[in-house]
Amino acid sequence: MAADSNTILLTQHEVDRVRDEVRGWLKHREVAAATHRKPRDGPAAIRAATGASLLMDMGGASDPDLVGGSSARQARPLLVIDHPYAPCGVPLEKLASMSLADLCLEQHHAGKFLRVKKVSPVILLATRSWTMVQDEAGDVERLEVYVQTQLDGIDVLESASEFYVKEPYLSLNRQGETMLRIDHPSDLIPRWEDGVDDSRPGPTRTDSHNEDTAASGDVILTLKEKGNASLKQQDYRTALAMYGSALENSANDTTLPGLAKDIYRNRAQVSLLTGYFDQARSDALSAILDGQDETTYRLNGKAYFRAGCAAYKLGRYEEASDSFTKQLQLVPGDREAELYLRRTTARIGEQDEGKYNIRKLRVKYASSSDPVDAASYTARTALRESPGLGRGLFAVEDIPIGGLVMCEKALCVSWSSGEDSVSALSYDTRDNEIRVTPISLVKAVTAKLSKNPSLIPKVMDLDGGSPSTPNSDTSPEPGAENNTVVNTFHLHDIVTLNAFALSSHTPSDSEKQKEASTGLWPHAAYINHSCTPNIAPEFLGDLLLFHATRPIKAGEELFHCYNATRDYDARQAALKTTWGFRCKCALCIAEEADGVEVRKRREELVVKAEGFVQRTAVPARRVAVVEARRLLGAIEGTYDEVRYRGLSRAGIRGLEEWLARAKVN
Ligand SMILES: C[S@@+](CC[C@H](N)C(=O)[O-])C[C@H]1O[C@@H](n2cnc3c(N)ncnc32)[C@H](O)[C@@H]1O
Repeated sequence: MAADSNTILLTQHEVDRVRDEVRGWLKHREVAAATHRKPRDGPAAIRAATGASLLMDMGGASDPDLVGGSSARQARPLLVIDHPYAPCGVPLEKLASMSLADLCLEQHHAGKFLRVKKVSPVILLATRSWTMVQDEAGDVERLEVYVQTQLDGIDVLESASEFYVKEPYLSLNRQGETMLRIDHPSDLIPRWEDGVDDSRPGPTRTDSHNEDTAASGDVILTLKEKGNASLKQQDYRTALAMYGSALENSANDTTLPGLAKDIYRNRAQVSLLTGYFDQARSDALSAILDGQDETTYRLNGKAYFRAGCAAYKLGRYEEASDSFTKQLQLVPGDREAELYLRRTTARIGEQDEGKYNIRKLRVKYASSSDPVDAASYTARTALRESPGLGRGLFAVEDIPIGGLVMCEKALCVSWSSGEDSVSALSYDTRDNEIRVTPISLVKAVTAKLSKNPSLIPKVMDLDGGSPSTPNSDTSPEPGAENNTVVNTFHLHDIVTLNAFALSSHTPSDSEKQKEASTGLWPHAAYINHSCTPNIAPEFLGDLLLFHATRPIKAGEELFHCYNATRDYDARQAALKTTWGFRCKCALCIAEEADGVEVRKRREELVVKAEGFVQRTAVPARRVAVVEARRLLGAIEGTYDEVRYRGLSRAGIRGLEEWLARAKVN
């Protein structure tokens, strides 16, 4: 992320206060660990939660997690990263039921699950939401969901009235209250009133008390019709759940083979609309019917269209092209299929040969936050080991100055202008650092991966720093409720280390907005940093392009500049805090060798030169030109000739440009 996105608006006094508070809280939890949970006064807890919710609704209470900033606008939620743990990958049916009374503090109750119902309104905070829940014995406890609070645009705690909590973790929140803590979305399973659990794809059944045998064709038909009605009303969550339940029931029913195909075809449509592209693709292909009649051709054409659209959304353009071609064979002349096939062919040209109309894209998308319909082009680069820097990207052919090096469509972008754009201060107890985390981007990436497991390896392979979180590659056992388990701690680390800020892209944004526009481009994330880079980024909507800033030879490593702060010490500090390294590029080695005094003197002169350039218009009087030359000479004098041979001298650029303009005029 760029430097300005990493600005922590806390005074040293506030930083110290936050650190002390967090240390006290961790100590408190350490002391409480392994002790039995104290039962709550249920009615009083529910009353208090209801009161807190009312107060929140009336705007009378502030988010208790907010810290720092002299105004509410500057304050940000504090998120503490401590003791990362792995999500549960075991299906509910293999877990044993437990009750709230059996819980111990600061323990992950492995091999167990809780079934609870919601008994108070949900309180929505910036980085968590909570409610009171009750188990079958009537005990009441607080249930808190951290960061990943939403499921398909709805707060997960608001989405249902009953839940299963897998491998419950009872902890103390920063306010000192006991709570069941959920960090991984797959550890909380909403249970719906009608017995249909959760709407997420995967083997749908979750309730070990619900193990029914095959349902009759009528039941399946009813579920399908309920699904169709929900789709019509744009209630996609219910539609997915109904179709899921219908398919689950039809697995044992061979009497109506065409019915299951219809349901797959319909669910493919809902999955497309809700971003479950993996499922849309496989459902659409499962819907293909045998038969040589017009109706079968039409229905299969529809299924291939949905499979093609899903493949397109996943960036599998060859496959999309294949599906649209099959559709056109079945339904010749279909306008939509022809249009999509043309688009797909254009994407394949971009992907294979870098054929973009960049001028047109610039006109349309410079300073825009619209998503660009374009493919990624990475054929000129290869991922290899980079001595001392982990992995890096290398050029596989000579690239001239100004040439397109690569182009990548974002996996996710969180735009500053987005309503849900939130950045938090995350205090990582593993290294005691406080960083700005683009929470909305972490959420968006988690949601995308949770919906599309085929994208997980691409993101989870990225550098998560060290120490990384345990079992970061957890894959669920067969039969787990949802076929995706995302370790959100690991993802948080990956996004923190690999996201780019788009601040330079939106110069007109306010300071707070600027910080919030961030995105994840998984291929570009392998590019290492240098203060004297050979490539430079350009953002067009959510498309990230890199052009060569000097001629690049085949086999050369590609570098871009993560942080262009001129001041050596500030730059090194930012690189260390955000990415955990000190830069040892040729420029940094030269600047380090300059010593503090020379760096300070140069900085003073450069600041003076900046002021001069700002206030002195061209054409200028001779006396001003003389002054500019004198300043330039003084700055040049701070660069050691031998040490800086072949290196750029950022401090003189402004004056040189001014002098060039003064001469021309
Ligand atoms: C965005 S990743 C780049 C890809 C990474 N090298 C990998 O192996 O996946 C950023 C990380 O790469 C390493 N890195 C990048 N540039 C570096 C540099 N100039 N010096 C030392 N480490 C660097 C640091 O570990 C940093 O946290």
